[in-house]
Amino acid sequence: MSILRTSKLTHRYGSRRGIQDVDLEVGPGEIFGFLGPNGAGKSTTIRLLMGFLRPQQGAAEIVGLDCWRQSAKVKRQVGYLPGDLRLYPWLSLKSGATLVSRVRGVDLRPRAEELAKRFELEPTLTVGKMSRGTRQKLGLVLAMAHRPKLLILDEPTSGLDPLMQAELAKLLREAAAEGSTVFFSSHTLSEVDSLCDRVAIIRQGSLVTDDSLESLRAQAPRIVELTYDRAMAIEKIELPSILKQLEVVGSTLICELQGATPPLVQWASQQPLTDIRIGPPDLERLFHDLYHSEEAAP
Ligand SMILES: Nc1ncnc2c1ncn2[C@@H]1O[C@H](COP(=O)(O)OP(=O)(O)OP(=O)(O)O)[C@@H](O)[C@H]1O
Repeated sequence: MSILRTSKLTHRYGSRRGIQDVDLEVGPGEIFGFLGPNGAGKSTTIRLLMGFLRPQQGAAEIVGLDCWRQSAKVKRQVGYLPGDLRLYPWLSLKSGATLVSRVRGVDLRPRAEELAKRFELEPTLTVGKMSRGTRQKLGLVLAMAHRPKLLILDEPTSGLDPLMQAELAKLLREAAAEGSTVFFSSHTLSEVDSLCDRVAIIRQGSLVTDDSLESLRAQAPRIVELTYDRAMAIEKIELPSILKQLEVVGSTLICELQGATPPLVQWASQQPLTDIRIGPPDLERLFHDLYHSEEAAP
């Protein structure tokens, strides 16, 4: 059973592109990263999931409920942090926890206080006196306090210092281990790399990939350094199609491996090499290529 599913989800803002034909499926307990450059369509997708926008084509479902037609029921199942968080200036952790307890009909104050301690958030400090990062922490506490089935977080680490980012990652892992599903958007590769099971990348309103981190790592290019015997005329070497030459430094050829390692090892065993170094998968480079690939949607 999927917790979140979209099919051919499409929304345009008049003549401006929003998103088109976005198909996503996220299962229970998954931590799913939704990545893309500025203006790619991450917030539009999230607003459609929350029922703030109506799809012009396609549909979005959360726990089997239609995100537009059954939006009130959907909101009960979800903890949501908007990208452009706006909170009342008089709100504090204490008054916010009382408010959400009333709205949800359950006493959420003990859990909110527990989360606030983890984020080092003062209970009575009001929004008007908070720094941007502190407001973000309050938004996160209010989104997470009811232990929702699904957490939808639009750029949750924005404004958080590295220590608090690490604390949030820990909390999200704990939530997933308890059975919650996490769907969060980000610009940052390092945070999806360390946290997510799966990643979708959106570019110019269309998905360009949706895959497990494990499979993306297997596809990512690696830097290979081949050091030849000095007697070898390095410019005469015929490289296999999986190797793209980047530069020559003395008797070392620096290449990018665009394929699997075993054929490289087989080829290299026939070469007059004095040394070979194969680097780790370069996810950064793969993501860069996916962000900018020419085959992606216009
Ligand atoms: N209210 C709006 N009216 C018109 N166009 C909009 C509106 N909101 C978003 N867009 C356009 O839709 C596209 C997707 O925007 P969206 O905010 O979903 O991107 P994003 O991936 O969340 O970007 P960012 O990382 O900068 O927050 C952009 O071209 C944007 O200009």
